Amino acid sequence: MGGVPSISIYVNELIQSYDVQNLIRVGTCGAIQKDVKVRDVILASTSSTDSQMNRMVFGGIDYAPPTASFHLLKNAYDTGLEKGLSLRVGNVFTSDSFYRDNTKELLILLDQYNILAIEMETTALYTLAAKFNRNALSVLTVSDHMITGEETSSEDRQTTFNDMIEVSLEAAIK
Ligand SMILES: O=P(O)(O)O[C@H]1O[C@H](CO)[C@@H](O)[C@H]1O
Ligand SMILES: O=c1cc[nH]c(=O)[nH]1
Repeated sequence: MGGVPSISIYVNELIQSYDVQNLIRVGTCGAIQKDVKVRDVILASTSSTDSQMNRMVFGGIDYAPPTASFHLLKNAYDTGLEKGLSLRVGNVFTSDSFYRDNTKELLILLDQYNILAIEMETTALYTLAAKFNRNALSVLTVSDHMITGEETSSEDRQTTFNDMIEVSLEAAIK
């Protein structure tokens, strides 16, 4: 999608111009934990980050952790189970960098602290949803594995990524 600055514009405008109540991000992520597989669907219950956004907003306070709406999370979880998806719920890491020099060291740290996967937007979505008292959820399909190097093919992306879209739409209307 384009990272924290980009999603922050979308979320601010969806809320302030269109009064959107439920914001669900569907996107991809790179798995970190060994038992998270490509094509798994991750429901981000919470998000850690290296983005400066929350530091700018909260100064010295660690506003943590930005969290999903329980209602949307539960609906998405129930729907995903009904559809037989391989679902994971947990902490994701929202990074400001896709390419970085210290990837190896970062992955060891994130793995040790049970972070499931890396992506680039969830923290901003959850923090803004909290600010405006809206419901938010990130639903992420694992497109590649940061440790094993396994990747989804373009056919995979077209077919399996539909599952997370269906889960998200049903979670919003349940
Ligand atoms: O699948 P999308 O939504 O684009 O999200 C992921 O893919 C992008 C990186 O290629 C980042 O924005 C990351 O969060
Ligand atoms: O490895 C990945 C895959 C998707 N999105 C990311 O930010 N990283």
